[in-house]
Amino acid sequence: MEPETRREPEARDEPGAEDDQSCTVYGLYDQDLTHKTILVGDSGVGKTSLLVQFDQGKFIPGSFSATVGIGFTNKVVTVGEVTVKLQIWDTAGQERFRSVTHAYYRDAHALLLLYDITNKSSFDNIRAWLTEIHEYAQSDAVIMLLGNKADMCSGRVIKREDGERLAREYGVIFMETSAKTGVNVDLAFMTAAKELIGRCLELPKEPKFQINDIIEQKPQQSGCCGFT
Ligand SMILES: Nc1nc2c(ncn2[C@@H]2O[C@H](COP(=O)(O)OP(=O)(O)OP(=O)(O)O)[C@@H](O)[C@H]2O)c(=O)[nH]1
Ligand SMILES: [Mg+2]
Repeated sequence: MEPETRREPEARDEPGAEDDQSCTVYGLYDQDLTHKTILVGDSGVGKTSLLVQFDQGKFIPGSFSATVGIGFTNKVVTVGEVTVKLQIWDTAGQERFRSVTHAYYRDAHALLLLYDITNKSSFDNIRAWLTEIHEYAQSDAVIMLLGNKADMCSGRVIKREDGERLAREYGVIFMETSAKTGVNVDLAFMTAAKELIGRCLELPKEPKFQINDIIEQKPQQSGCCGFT
């Protein structure tokens, strides 16, 4: 079989690009490069819903069906001129599956850690989740803290500032999301992808994605919670 030929990207010739042995710089331009992102957090915080919203642009209301074990979805995204295949692993939040999911942490380039803004214990458990992440994941993995269900204004028990403070303490990226309305869902995954690419290629990081860009595309159904 003929080997597949690909056009050499110009950015390969950027000074210093080939010096960075820690990144698969050449591979970043290959469609088949896979960045592994893993979703973690307590059961019921909305990991599966977030992934469905990102992948299919929809929210399936109704009774909660807990994930069993682990599953994955592939999604090709473009960040600037770079196309990357994200392999997104959706883990089960239930305690009994923890030993199974730990095995996947070490291969993850990015970890999206969710809590539910209406569920205090899911937020209180974030420190334990971060301890597990630091124990099992690679030290250079991108970590994002996401306060999900931001559409549930009346049920909110975790202030946005509390999430921001915790994220600052651990030096991780923070945002609030809603798998229901779609607010900041694309932004969360794209920020992780952009961070990964930026680390390897040192792409100009400005202009950053603006939270308001996404909010404008997918306006909230109710302007509440001070979630802007
Ligand atoms: N209002 C609202 N409900 C949500 C949101 N995200 C998830 N839900 C609901 O919360 C429940 C749990 O969502 P899942 O996505 O299944 O939670 P999970 O984190 O995957 O749970 P496990 O698979 O057990 O770990 C479901 O009933 C969802 O419909 C959200 O952003 N807003
Ligand atoms: Mg699930």
